[in-house]
Amino acid sequence: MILSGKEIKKKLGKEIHIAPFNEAQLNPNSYNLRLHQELLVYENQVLDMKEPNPYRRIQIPEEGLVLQPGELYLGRTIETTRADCYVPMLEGRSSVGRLGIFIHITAGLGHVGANGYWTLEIACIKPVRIYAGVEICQIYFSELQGAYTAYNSKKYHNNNGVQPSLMYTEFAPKVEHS
Ligand SMILES: Nc1ccn([C@H]2C[C@H](O)[C@@H](COP(=O)(O)OP(=O)(O)OP(=O)(O)O)O2)c(=O)n1
Repeated sequence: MILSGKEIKKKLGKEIHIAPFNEAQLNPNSYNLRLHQELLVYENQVLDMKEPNPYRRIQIPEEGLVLQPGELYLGRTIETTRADCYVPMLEGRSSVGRLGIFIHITAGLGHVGANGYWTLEIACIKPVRIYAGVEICQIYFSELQGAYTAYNSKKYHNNNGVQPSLMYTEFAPKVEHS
């Protein structure tokens, strides 16, 4: 069962935390989240899952930034969210999708109890100018059946900015052979 906008509002400050919260961003069954100005772009053409990939941070200027197809831009929401007892999920907005913009490539699911900014895996079909502060995506909350374990990952939980993939931490450290 997906929570209605009215239910999301009722649970604020209790089981659901959205900061900052603005009632104008509430939808019938979701809440719109805004795009922060900072983006992270990988430096290498070929990425490696097993290694930290070098990246640079860029800011979306006042006049906006033209995204290019074929590039991956990691961004984040302005808002932090946390949901205890509910499964948070991220989805695009129709108006954004109609401009050919993806706000995630594959990761739309959050863990119950996860706290922090959402990472946006931004890509586009056509060159498109984007602006910081726009309502770029929406979060919705689903009921969870059954007992669950506390989420306690060292990767993205309680993040305080845009993070690159930390996939490489899942690989065993390299053994040096002499
Ligand atoms: N677009 C997204 C999707 C998820 N998350 C956050 C909330 C999730 O609770 C957390 C972990 O998501 P996944 O389980 O999909 O990612 P991993 O499996 O890589 O991480 P972990 O090993 O911590 O579960 O990352 C995020 O910030 N932005």
